Amino acid sequence: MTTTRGLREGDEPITMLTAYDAPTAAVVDEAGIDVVLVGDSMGNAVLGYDSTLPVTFEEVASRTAAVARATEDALVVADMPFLSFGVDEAESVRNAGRLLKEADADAVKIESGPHTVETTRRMTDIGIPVMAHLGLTPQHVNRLGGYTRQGTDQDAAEEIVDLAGEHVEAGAFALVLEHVPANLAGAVTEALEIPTIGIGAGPDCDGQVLVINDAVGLGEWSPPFSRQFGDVRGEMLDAVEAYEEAVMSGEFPAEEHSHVEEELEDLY
Ligand SMILES: Nc1nc(=O)c2c([nH]1)NC[C@@H]1CN(c3ccc(C(=O)N[C@@H](CCC(=O)O)C(=O)O)cc3)CN21
Ligand SMILES: CC(C)C(=O)C(=O)O
Ligand SMILES: [Mg+2]
Repeated sequence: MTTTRGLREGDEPITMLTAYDAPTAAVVDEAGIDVVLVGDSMGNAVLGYDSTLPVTFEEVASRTAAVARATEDALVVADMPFLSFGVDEAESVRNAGRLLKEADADAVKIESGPHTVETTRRMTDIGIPVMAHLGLTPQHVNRLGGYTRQGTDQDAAEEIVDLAGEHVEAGAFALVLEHVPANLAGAVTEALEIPTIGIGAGPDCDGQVLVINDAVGLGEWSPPFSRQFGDVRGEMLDAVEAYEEAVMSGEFPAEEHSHVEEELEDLY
């Protein structure tokens, strides 16, 4: 089993993918992925919203429980959704704890900022492992004005380096770096004793993460930094069209899918 302590044991890169349901988590786990993230990207990826902001605590908890039931080896990380942390310290810690206690997560992830240092410390202190997240933090889209690359000037880059250090000091066990220059991600990775996991952050992080829909080619859109390693949408469309044609032609269900009960011969 992957543990938060053992995450940076070897020289091999850490692999992380999102999953939002049991069958997908089972595939991700079987493939040997180290960390399965129940991302608030479920807002876009499976719930049909155009941002992550509407995603609720209950949605993340329910999906995390489903993923945890289907995962044997990977570390299960629940992504704390907008307003489930950051409003009130005690509520934040309680919500994080509930994701471990009721949804069987192994750790939580929080979109980080100056306001999450103490929250990270409180959670870590009572035994909730925290994965920090810096760079592009999609819950801040209204403040940032879009899903743009972050840390692109000297001041912004230094702010990310400083915040990364503060979150390590507060006890974070890993750090996601999203949509930042590769050289900044490399420098942060070099400076920290905890693993960095990049998305749109170049090759010099300790690991990589993608949204499962983007990685397998399930969505109609994916961000510029992702790659489609398959065409699941195409496969699914082929299967659904084949089913539709088989029903329309009367070819399905066939004899082997049906049962005639001899006892019922006098039905009418
Ligand atoms: N399917 C999916 N994959 C993701 O990686 C993802 C989500 N959903 N939802 C939450 C966030 C949103 N993310 C995004 C969304 C858009 C861009 C993007 O298109 N960036 C462009 C244009 C930015 C702009 O001008 O607004 C870029 O060139 O940076 C990047 C990351 C990453 N996350
Ligand atoms: C892309 C990852 C890091 C994430 O936060 C999510 O999937 O919600
Ligand atoms: Mg997220």
